[in-house]
Amino acid sequence: MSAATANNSSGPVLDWAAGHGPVTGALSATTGAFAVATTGAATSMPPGWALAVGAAGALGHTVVGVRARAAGRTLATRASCWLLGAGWTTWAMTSGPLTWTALGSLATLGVGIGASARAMALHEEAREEEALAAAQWQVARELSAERREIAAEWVERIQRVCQITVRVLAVEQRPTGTGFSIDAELPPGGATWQKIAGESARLSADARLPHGCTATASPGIDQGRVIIDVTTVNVLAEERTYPSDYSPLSLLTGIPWGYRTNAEQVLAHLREQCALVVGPTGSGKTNMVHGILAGFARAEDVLTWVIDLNAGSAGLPWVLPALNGEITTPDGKPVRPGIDWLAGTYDEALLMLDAAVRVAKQRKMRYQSLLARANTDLLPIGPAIPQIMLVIDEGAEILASTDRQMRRLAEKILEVIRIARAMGLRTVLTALGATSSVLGNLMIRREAKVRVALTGGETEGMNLDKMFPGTRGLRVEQAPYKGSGFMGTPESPAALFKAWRILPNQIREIIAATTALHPVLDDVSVKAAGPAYVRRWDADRTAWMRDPTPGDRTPAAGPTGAGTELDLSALRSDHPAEQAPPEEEILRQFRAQIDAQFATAPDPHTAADDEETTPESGGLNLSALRSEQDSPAQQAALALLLAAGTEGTGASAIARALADEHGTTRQTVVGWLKAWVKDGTAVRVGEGTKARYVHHRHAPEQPDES
Ligand SMILES: Nc1ncnc2c1ncn2[C@@H]1O[C@H](COP(=O)(O)OP(=O)(O)OP(=O)(O)O)[C@@H](O)[C@H]1O
Repeated sequence: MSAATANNSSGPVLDWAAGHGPVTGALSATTGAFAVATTGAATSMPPGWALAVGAAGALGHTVVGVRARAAGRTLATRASCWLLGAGWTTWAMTSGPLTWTALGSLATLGVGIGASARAMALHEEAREEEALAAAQWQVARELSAERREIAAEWVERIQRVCQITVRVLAVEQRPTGTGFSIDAELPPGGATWQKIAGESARLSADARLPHGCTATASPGIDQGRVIIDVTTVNVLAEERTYPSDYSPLSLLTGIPWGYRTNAEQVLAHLREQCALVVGPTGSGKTNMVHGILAGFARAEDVLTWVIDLNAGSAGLPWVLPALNGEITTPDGKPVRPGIDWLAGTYDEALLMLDAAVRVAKQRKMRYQSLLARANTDLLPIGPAIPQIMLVIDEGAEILASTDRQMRRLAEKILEVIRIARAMGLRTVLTALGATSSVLGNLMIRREAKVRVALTGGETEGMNLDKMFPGTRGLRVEQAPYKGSGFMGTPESPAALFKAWRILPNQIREIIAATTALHPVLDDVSVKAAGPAYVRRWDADRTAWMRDPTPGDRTPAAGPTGAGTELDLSALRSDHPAEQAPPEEEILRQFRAQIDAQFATAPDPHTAADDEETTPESGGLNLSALRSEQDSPAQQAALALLLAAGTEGTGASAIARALADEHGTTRQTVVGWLKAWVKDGTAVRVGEGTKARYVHHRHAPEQPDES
C-alpha cells in the first residue's frame, strides 16, 4: 500500500514533480516520510517497507525528472531527499516516530534538504541552459556526422571514378536544402580540378543524382584545391519569374542573367566581354533576351541599343508602353523607354551601327586626357560615360549571311567588336545555332567569352564542346526545360543554368521602375552619334513600330482600352463617353512620343495640365517646337543640355558645339534656352557669370509646373 502511495506522483504528499520550491519540496519529503513512519509504526509495518518507500520515491522522481528533462544534478538531489527521508523513516519506525529525538531529527533533516534545494534552484537554472547548449551541440555533432558521411562517400566516389584521392576540408550544405559543396585538397603529384570536372557526368551517375542535378567541379582557393558542387534537387525544372527586386545594378559588378542549379544567380561581366547567346526556335531565347534587357535597364551605367530585324520584336515591349504613354512612374510621371534605341529595319540598323562606330572613334580621341589622368587605357565607364550595349537579335545569322546588304551590317558589327572594347561599346549577339560560321569567326571566338547555350531539350546544332571549349561532361539532356541550358563566362565556368521567365507585364513594371536610373549619353558620344541618334524616336523613324498590323503588337491595352494605341486617326472618332476628349488623347500621346524622342521623361506637365498642351499656349513646348522650329540643331542643343546632367551648360558652350555642324549662333541658343526655361524644360541655376542651364530632369528640384 505504502509502496503504491509512494509511486503515485499525484498523491498529496509524495508529489515531487508538481513544481516544488526549495521549502515545500523539503517539507513534502519530511512530511511524507513522517506520514509513512507514523502509518508504519501504527500499523506495525516492518521497517524494511519504509526503505522501500524511499527507494520507490527516489526512482519515481528520477523517472519523472527524466521525462521533464530536469538537469542531472537536480535529479540526484531529489532522489537523495527520498533516500535520506527513507533512512530516517526506518530509524524512527524502529525507535518510534513520536519521540522528540525522532521529530527533532526529522525537522533537521527537512531543513537540510530545504537548504540544499535552495542552492539547487539557482544551480538548476544555469544547468538548464548548459543542457540546452549541450543539446544544440549534440545536433551540431549529428550534422557534422552527416557532413562526415558526405565527405567519406565522396572521397571514395572521386577515388573510384576519377582515380584521385582528395582530402575533404569542408562540406557546406545549402540552406535551401538543394545540395552541398565540398571543398577538397587535391593530392600532390599533378592532379587538377579539371580532371574531376571532366568526370562530372560519371560522378553524377555514380551518385544516382536525379535528372537535372549535377556534381560539378570548379577551381578552389588555389590550384591545389577543388570545389565540388553537388545538386540534389532539380531547380531547373521549375519556372521562376524574374526577381522582383529592381534595385540599381552596375555593369562593373555584373548583371544577373539567370540562376545555377544551386539557385544562385549567375552574373555576366560585360565591361570588356561581348556575349553570344545561342538558342534554337522555342528554346526560350526571346525570353532570355528580355531578361538580359531587364538587367541592362537596371544598370546605371548602361544604355542599350537593340537591333532586331525580325520586326523589332525583342525590343518593342521595352519601347511601346513608354512611346504610347501607357505607363507612368509610381508618382504618375511618364517614363523613358527601357532601351535607348531600337532598330527594327535594315536602314535604322545601319544608322545605329554607323553611330556606334563614330562614338567609339570619338571617345578614343576626345577622352585621351581623361584616360591619361586616370592612368588607364580602359575608358572609365559610369553613369556619366555609360557603356553602350548593342543587343543584336540573331546577329550571328547576320554575320553568317552572304547577302550583300547583310554583309555591310556584319562588317560594322565586327568593327564595333574589334575597335570598341576599351571605349565601352560591347555586343550581345544571339544565334539560332552554334554553327561553324558563328563560332568559326575569330572575332567572336576571341571577344565573346560570355556564352549561353539554351537547349530546351533541343539537341540539333548544339555543339557544347565548341561553345565551351575545354569543358567536358556537359550534356544537352541535362537541360531539357525551356529557358534552361548552359552558361559560361571567364569568371564562372560553363555549367547548367536557367533564365528567369519574364512576361510583358513585368517588362512594363521594370520600365516604370528603372526610368530614373538610365544614364544619359555623354556629350562627346551624343555629338559623335549626331542627328541619327538625337532623332531616333522621330515619328518617321518610329513609324514601323506603330504599324497597326493587328496581332503584331505587344499586349498594349492602355488605360483607356481600345483606341489608346497610336492609331491617331482612330482617336478622332467613336470614343466611349468616359474617355478623355479625343484632342486631349491625341496630345497626350503626341507628348509621350516627343518625350520619348528626346529621352526627356519625366514630362513636367501631367495629363491634368491639358490646357497647357496646346501649341498656342506653349504647353510642352517641345510639341510647338516640333511643328515650327523642329531643327536638328535645336534637337542637338536639347541633347547637349540633357547630356550636361546636373552640372548644366550655357549658351556659349552649346553654340560652340553646334557651330561646325549647324552654324548656330549664341544668340539663337539663348533664345531656345529662354523658351525652355519658360516652359519648364530647363532650369536656370546660378547667377551672373556662373549662370547655367540644367535640364529639368537634372534640376535639384522639379521646376514649378504652372
Ligand atoms: N525561362 C523560362 N522558364 C520557363 N518557361 C520558359 C522560359 N523561357 C521560355 N519559356 C517557355 O518557352 C516558350 C518559348 O519561349 P521563347 O518565345 O522565348 O522562345 P524562342 O526560343 O524565342 O522561340 P521563338 O524563336 O519561336 O520565339 C515560352 O512561351 C514559355 O512558355
